Amino acid sequence: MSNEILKMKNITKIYSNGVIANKDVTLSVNKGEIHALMGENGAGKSTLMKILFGIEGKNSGDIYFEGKRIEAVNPSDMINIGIGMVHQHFMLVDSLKVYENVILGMEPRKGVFTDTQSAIKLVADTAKKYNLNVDPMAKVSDISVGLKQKVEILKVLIRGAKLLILDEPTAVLTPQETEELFEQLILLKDNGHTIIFISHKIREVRQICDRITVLRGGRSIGVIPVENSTEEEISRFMVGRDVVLDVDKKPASFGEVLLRVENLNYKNKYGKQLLKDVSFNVRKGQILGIAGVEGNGQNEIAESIFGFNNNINGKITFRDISLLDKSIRDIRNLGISYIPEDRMTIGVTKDVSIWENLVSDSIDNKSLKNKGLLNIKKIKGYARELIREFKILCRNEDQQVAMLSGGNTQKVVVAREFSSDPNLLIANQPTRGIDVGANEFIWKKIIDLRDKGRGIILISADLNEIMELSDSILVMADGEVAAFFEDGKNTTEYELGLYMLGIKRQSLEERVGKFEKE
Ligand SMILES: Nc1ncnc2c1ncn2[C@@H]1O[C@H](COP(=O)(O)OP(=O)(O)OP(=O)(O)O)[C@@H](O)[C@H]1O
Repeated sequence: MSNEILKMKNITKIYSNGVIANKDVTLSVNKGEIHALMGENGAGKSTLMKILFGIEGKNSGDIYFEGKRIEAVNPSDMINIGIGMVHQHFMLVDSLKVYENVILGMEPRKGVFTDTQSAIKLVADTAKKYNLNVDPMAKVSDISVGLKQKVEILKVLIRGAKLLILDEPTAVLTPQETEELFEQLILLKDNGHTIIFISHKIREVRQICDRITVLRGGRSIGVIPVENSTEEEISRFMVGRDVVLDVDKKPASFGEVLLRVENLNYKNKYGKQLLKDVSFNVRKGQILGIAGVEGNGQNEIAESIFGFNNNINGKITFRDISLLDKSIRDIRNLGISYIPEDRMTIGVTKDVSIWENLVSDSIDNKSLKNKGLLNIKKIKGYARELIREFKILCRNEDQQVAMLSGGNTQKVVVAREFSSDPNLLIANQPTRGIDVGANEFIWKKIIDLRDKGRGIILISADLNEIMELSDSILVMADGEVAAFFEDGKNTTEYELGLYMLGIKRQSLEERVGKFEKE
């Protein structure tokens, strides 16, 4: 008897603008396996999963689940038949408790009221069964990112998911949390669950998955068993060429201080202190990596430098000019660029064209003007150059950004921010959701910028990225600097994880002494 739990057969999806996102794609997943879905940005992975989960319709093809042909019409029908999706952006209500989030919409009843005790017990029992250590009574706003992910997994398990789709689940986790997640996934697998694992991280796929289906240009080009295949073979299969993600970097040569952040304190509009006495410098020719679990102040540092935050105490100076009283436009004009973490809300304007997004920060650029007016022909030519250089997969520069895949949207932001040739680049999760080929390209761009004597702040939850690129490393925990390594080689991914989780912390003398030396 076949062990196949899911078969997607000859799936074709053509979006309304004519883009063929899936062409005759076949995906076969066995019961009890962890099956990776890989491929370059725009290869069609999200589209295929959206079709399976009933978010997008297909033009043709058939889907079989547990031997029966199914019509995926909407997510709630899919949940009812046993398919659950854990999205990359968590969908939890922060103000509610863990158990309330888990049972939302399926509350056990006692008469007309929710049976609170049964609900808590159900959540606690399910958490125990799958070794998902979460406190049902904790408020979601108070728990870590790693725990939030567990709550999301619990939500789908409690609804009876037999097949779980995980979309880049390790993107925001520390190495320790990733290891824990992997142990939980193995436990799920041992319990007979099946997992589809979408990821760009070949190392992790090799660690946890049984087989890989690779999509390229909207087609399924093959299935690889993970056993006995090397990282190089997998990347070659995906990209069609060898990709070396080992960085070849000249020794750093730091110049004068470009940016000084001194005793930065920041409270959000609810009065919560998100930055406490944060101090550091960035020099010419330096990549300063800032590591931290999401929500520990890294975003607030970036946003404070770039003029998004009021309510700041402390000093931020760029070449001795205070940035605190400057507008975002003034800050850009000083030569500071920003790749924001949240590409969808801050990074791009989704409902306008690629070219408009690419030049949105260059309206003061004289070379794009003719007698003071924007020269659209020139601008579009310039946009086409960036599309080519950054390999943005699109029909042409007039296409709306909303129609791009996640990774290609990120490339639009990255292309725009590099194109201004900044003196200081703040890159917040620059390669999140980006495929190996584009990752290699962006890393090279960052290193080239540093070698031209510019300063870079690299904020990343990916510790491999921090370790590979950074000359110096700062670790944030709970809004404070938990550690600083002037020479990033003096630490390990594992040790950084301990600082990120608040298990270890350097003393003030240990940290301050280092960057005060000039
Ligand atoms: N809503 C949409 N309308 C039109 N085209 C779309 C839409 N969503 C995606 N596409 C196009 O479909 C193709 C496949 O995109 P999809 O998001 O499935 O890729 P992906 O493999 O998930 O990429 P990534 O790794 O970047 O997330 C791309 O060419 C993309 O531009």
